[in-house]
Amino acid sequence: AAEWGYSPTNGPDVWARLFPQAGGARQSPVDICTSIASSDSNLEMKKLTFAYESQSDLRILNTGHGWKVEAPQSGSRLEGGPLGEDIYQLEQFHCHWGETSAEGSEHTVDGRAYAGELHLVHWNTTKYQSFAEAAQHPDGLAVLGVFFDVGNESNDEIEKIVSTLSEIKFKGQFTDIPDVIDPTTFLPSGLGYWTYLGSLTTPPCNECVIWIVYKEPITVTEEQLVQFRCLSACSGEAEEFIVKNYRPPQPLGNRALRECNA
Ligand SMILES: COc1ccc(N2C[C@H](O)c3cc(S(N)(=O)=O)sc3S2(=O)=O)cc1
Ligand SMILES: [Zn+2]
Repeated sequence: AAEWGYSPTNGPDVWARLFPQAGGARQSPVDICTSIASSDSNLEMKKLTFAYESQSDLRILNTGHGWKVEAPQSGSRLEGGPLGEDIYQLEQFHCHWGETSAEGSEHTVDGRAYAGELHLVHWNTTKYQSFAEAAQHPDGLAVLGVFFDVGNESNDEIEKIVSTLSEIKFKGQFTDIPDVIDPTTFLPSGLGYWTYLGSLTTPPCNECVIWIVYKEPITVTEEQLVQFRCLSACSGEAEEFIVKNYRPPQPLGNRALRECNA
């Protein structure tokens, strides 16, 4: 099948031809219209809690659509908030960016895009036996989204990712990150978030994600984003840089958008 991507001929506007779920009614990302977000009291009651381990030698790979760090963490736990009684476990994290820092995030806030967006992907280990199985169910995955703002201080944890990118320039290449990575450091200090039911933002666009998008961005530098854009979408010689890999907002439809000001 023709490879999907982000160009006019294989991008978000034509995904539904190859991946029917992409045309569904609970697709992601969405524009977060802050005026319709409802602060839901029982979200405040059940605090969203997370516990991650620090890991070294995590594998980072060039997927052809960006970089992805495989971080299966049996010891990690994400629970509470919109996740009911189930426990979700970290599986991987990756991010989305744009050609310039004026764009790049997948979710937007009142029409405003950020320079990028980090996704920490978790799966429901209470109900399902594997990640692949979880991805077939409406409550199978939980993804934490964190916006990137461009500033002067480089993000030390992101720098650990950036420092490996020269080794995975081409699609299919992977390497181990020597540094110790603690996923907690990717999260902003303010833990207020929006949450809604959505999907994977790339094909196959399974409608299996409980989205939790933090309100407060973290800061990265322009140089760090420039390094992301040096990854190649191809597996060799030809150079087609991954300069943008974000899907534009999809209709919220009649989905509830809830907020929690932790
Ligand atoms: C067939 O089931 C599948 C289930 C999951 C996946 N994945 C690859 C996707 O690119 C993808 C996109 C994610 S995002 N941008 O956080 O919404 S998370 C994720 S994935 O690693 O889970 C592939 C097939
Ligand atoms: Zn993503």
